[in-house]
Order: sequence, then structure tokens, then C-alpha cells
Amino acid sequence: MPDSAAAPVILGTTGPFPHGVLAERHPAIIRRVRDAFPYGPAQHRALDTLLHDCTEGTIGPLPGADRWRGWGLDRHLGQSWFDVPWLWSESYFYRRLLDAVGYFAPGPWQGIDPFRPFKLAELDGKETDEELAALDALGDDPDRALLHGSLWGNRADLGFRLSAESGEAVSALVADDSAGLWPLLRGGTLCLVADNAGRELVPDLLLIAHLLDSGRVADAVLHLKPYPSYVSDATTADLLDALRRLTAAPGAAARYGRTLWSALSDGRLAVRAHPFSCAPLPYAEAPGDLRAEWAAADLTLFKGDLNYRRLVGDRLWPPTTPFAEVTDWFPGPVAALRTLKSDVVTGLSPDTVAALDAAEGQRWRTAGTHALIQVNPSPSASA
Ligand SMILES: O=P(O)(O)OC[C@@]1(O)O[C@H](CO)[C@@H](O)[C@@H]1O
Repeated sequence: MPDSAAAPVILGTTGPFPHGVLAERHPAIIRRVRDAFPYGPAQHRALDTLLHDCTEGTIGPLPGADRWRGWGLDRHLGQSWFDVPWLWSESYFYRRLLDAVGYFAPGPWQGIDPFRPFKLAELDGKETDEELAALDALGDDPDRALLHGSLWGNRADLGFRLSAESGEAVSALVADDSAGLWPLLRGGTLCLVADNAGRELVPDLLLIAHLLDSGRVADAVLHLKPYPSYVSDATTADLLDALRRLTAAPGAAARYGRTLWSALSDGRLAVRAHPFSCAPLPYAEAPGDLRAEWAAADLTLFKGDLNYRRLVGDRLWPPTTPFAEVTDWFPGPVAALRTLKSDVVTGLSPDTVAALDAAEGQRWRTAGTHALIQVNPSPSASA
């Protein structure tokens, strides 16, 4: 394993990006959620409290969320949100937001996703129509087209866009191990750990449908979140919305939709919503049943920035730290498809880092304009 002492865990105070997420992005998300529903006085008061706590307050208890006590809550009680691991603080924010709007409490707002209006607006948008229409003319390399569709779908991150609209042109990949990915897909099991709903989940589903149809995989397991978080993270309700969108679309999109529908019905596509998927912790701390699921797959594919942070550890790794080293703990072949939206990155060549730094300073790490495909076909822990 690499020397993690040389790579400090990222805190809210580590630099301008994590600090800005806690100090600016979270208050902006509270404002947007507050405006999206006719919440009652109790919910408005709870949102006021959250707004104060998340910027000036300390970490408090989460009544009824016993798992969180084992996930670090007992240790962090009373600390500033900025002084604990950033990953922990962000995940805690989304759990607190759900509490504030009554998502978990018995009553009329139980189970109402506060991010659903944003997710649906995106799913129903004309960009989605255009992306689905493009399936009718995929060209002579559908493997590559659908892999890249899934990769760049990760730009469609509502948390990211709600606070920082970015209209920049997309640049090339900073790392591309895709040649090593296809040999791992030899008719076995793919485990896809999804990230965002809407315009990311749709191309993820198209990739799965294509891999099933082409026989590159015999079956697939799709990991979703058990409850809404990080604004657009995909839940089972979002999967159903995406499937309805596909099956109602004209042309090839509907065909992919039918493949997915029947694969769900006959068990070739299984869905999971494991509690640890919303944990505020790196995946190296995952419980045995989740590890066993990954170990059984021929390839586990992690989508998106947050999953990348949790896969490699949310640390300021030197960017040339080999991806194979930071994923050596993983119990099976593993890959990451991610656009870069936070400071964490590994597996880059010294030349790539030097060129990016010279051209952009540190912006390339967080602007969402660069992407990577990284593969570790044989971590030691998979032996
Ligand atoms: O996982 P995703 O959707 O690709 O990105 C999640 C994200 O928006 O949330 C974090 C900041 O809040 C960053 O890791 C990243 O920018």
C-alpha cells in the first residue's frame, strides 16, 4: 500500500475547494430545496437551524440514525464541520438535510425526495432527448461510444451545477486505461456502482443494456443509494424514472429500455441499495457482505467523483501515486470512470500533471472539464 501518511486526509480546512463546498455550496443547496417545495413552518425552522449549524455550528446528534454512531458520529460530536474529514462532513450535511425536511419521520413528507424536482427537470430536458436520439446512429464502435457516454454523463451532476455553472469546453482524458477494461468483460458479472440520476444514470443503463445484449456480460448488479444524497445521487425511484424515460422514447432507446426491463424481471440485472453506500467513509471500510459482492464480480466499475474519493481514499495523494497501489485493497478487478470534480486524483503521469498545472494551475482538478478511465485488473486482495 502507498504511504498514506504522505497523503493527508482532506478536511474542510484543507483548501479553497472543500472549504467552498461547506461554506457556499451547502447553503445554496438549502436555499434551492427550500424554494422547491411548500414546506411547513417546522421544516423551515429545521432548515434555518441546519443553515446556521453547517456554517457556524458544531456536529450534533442524529436521532434514530444508529449506524452513524459507528460511522464516526460519536467521535465527531461537538467538532466544527470544517475540522472533520470533508467526506464525513459532506455526507453528514445530506443526512441532516433529509432530517430537516422530514424524509425519515413518519408523516406526509416521509420518503419525499427533496431533490426530485431538479432530477426530473434534467431527465425531462431536451438534452436527454438529444442524447437518446443519438443512439440511432451510434457508429461502428458502440463499445467505445457507450463507455464514453457513461463517463461524460458524470458531468451531469446537479450538486456541482447548482452552485457553479460551468460552460467550459471539455478536454481530453487525463488517464485512459480503457484498453485494459474490455478483456475483463468476458461474459461474467459486472458490478456498476452508480453515481448520479438523470443524465448520468441513463447512459450507465445504456452501457449495461449494451453489455448484456452483446454478451460481454451475462449479468449485472447495479448499486444505488438507499436514500437521496449529494443532490443527484441515484436511488431506486430514479432508476424507475430513467427506465420509464427509455421505454417511452422512440427508436433504439426503447429497445435498450426493454432489454433492461426484461433483465430486471429475469434477474440478469439485480439492484442493490446497501446502507454503506450512503456512509460517510471510504469504501476500504466497507462491511463484509458488500466486499463479498465486489469479490464475486468480474469487474466492479465505480462511477463519478464521490465514488472515486471513497475508492482511493479522500486524501491529497501526490497525483502520480499509482492507481494500482491505492486500490490494492479491493477484493476484485476494479475500474473508475470519473470526471474530475475534487482535489483527489491518482495514477497520472508526471508529464500529464506538469502540462495540466502549467496550463491551468490547480483548476483542472475540480472544474469537471477533465475525465479519467482507470483500471486495476488484479489487486493483491483479489488473489
Ligand atoms: O460524485 P459526483 O456526482 O461526480 O460529484 C460529487 C461532487 O459534486 O460532490 C463533491 C463536492 O460536493 C465533489 O466530490 C464532487 O464535486
